[in-house]
Amino acid sequence: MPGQLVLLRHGQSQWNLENRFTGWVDVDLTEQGRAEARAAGKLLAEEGLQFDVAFTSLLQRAIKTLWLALEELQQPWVDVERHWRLNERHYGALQGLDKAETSAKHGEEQVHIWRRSYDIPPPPMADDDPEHPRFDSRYAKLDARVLPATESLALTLERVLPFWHDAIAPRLKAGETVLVTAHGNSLRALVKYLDGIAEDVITGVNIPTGIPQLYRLDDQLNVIESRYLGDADAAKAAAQAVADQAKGKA
Ligand SMILES: O=C(O)[C@@H](CO)OP(=O)(O)O
Repeated sequence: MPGQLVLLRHGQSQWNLENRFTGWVDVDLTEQGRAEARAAGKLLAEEGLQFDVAFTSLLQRAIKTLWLALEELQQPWVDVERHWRLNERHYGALQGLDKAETSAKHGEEQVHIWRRSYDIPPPPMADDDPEHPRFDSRYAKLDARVLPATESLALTLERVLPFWHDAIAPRLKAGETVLVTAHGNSLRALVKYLDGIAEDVITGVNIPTGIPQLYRLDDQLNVIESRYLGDADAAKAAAQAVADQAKGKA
């Protein structure tokens, strides 16, 4: 029998709080984000989940969310693998900008295209921008050609999928219980793939911070069912709040 999969977006980050496009910028969790991570751990404990392995990105908001959830679960010894392929979608030249101000400047429709269209990436970051990932030592061992200067959701899925197939799927097929702690858009990419969501429907999907989503899968890793743990209405409201982040300032 295949194992169970939990997807968990990190808790509120400093730039979630400030409503800024984040992408690959390595901002920390806020105090509320840490509380969300602990609350996620509590929900996982209530569900009686015992994890065999956990995967996360190379960004501290996801790594620390995982630590706090595992601590709350009293499973701090679980094997953890960090990988750049689970990083957030690279937001190109938008990284650091205020979402509502960007909507006021470019229009909500354009910002919705940048945030949620399937295959239109935001404008790229300049190659010589000091924030470009090729200047970041954590990616130094990678071929610089794989490092993005911007990404659409389609490009994000393209780089998440090899890690899914090589690292995550085999563990699930072996019957293990797997926790993936990552980001709003790297998880949207994975959810699109797992749930077979159409390109024009994924634009309406938003993932709330710090609420675990539990998947039951069959032998071929087809989804039997998935649900957010805890209060379903709260998860819905939190997803809507994410959708509304780029509403222009009145
Ligand atoms: O800023 C980002 O990197 C993401 C996730 O926080 O934002 P959005 O929901 O606008 O895609």
